[in-house]
Amino acid sequence: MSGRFISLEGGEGVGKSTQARRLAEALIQRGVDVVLTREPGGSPGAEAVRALLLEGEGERWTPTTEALLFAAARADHVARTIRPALARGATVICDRFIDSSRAYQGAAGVDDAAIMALHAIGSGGLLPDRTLLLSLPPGEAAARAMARDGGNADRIGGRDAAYHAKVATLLASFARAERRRFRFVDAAGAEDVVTRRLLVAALDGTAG
Ligand SMILES: Nc1ncnc2c1ncn2[C@@H]1O[C@H](COP(=O)(O)OP(=O)(O)OP(=O)(O)O)[C@@H](O)[C@H]1O
Ligand SMILES: Cc1cn([C@H]2C[C@H](O)[C@@H](COP(=O)(O)O)O2)c(=O)[nH]c1=O
Repeated sequence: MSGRFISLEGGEGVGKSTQARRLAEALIQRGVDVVLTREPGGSPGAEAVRALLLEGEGERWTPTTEALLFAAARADHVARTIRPALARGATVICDRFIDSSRAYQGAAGVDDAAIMALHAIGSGGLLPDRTLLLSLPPGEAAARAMARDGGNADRIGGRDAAYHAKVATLLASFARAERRRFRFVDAAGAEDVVTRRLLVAALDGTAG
């Protein structure tokens, strides 16, 4: 039996973690076996790599090293958490996945083909069945992130507005190129309203 794999993507502060949790709760209420996880992280080894990636000086890693570390963390997460959950038929909800590497490391100059080659080596090229791309005007997302962190962003979140604009452009281009996998979801409005939009988009094309 193989479960369903759903990822949430989007820029900083759009509400992915909030909505990943809410979506998991909504599906659990419907009797679905759900594994809620995140990247970077989601397994003990990958959580250790998360600290290396998100803490320290801005220039701690070169863009290529950063891409390798994300791919290594993902390989452990996929092998130890995601594939076992899918194999038992669970629905996996993942707060960020490969498209974050394509967008963030891509915006830092790493070639998309190289990122996908690392993903093929590390994780067998696993792709989500559905990727929900949350979109929000940049000012609104920045205000949410500021209210949450008070300006103490992590090593990558703290990069400048031009970098984050590039990330958003790349994510939107991936969604336009892969319409079967992606759904654009408006992340504006009250949390419960956004969750309802996500549920529809997550289940669209399935019997559930
Ligand atoms: N629909 C909403 N309306 C208002 N505030 C929200 C909404 N959804 C989330 N928030 C708040 O916005 C902040 C950012 O949300 P969250 O941490 O879920 O975003 P994120 O996309 O996971 O961010 P990041 O990628 O930076 O970790 C949090 O303080 C959260 O409580
Ligand atoms: C998976 C992944 C993440 N990133 C970046 C994106 C964010 O700035 C941080 C993660 O922080 P969050 O609060 O958990 O969203 O890491 C990245 O650059 N590449 C990736 O593959």
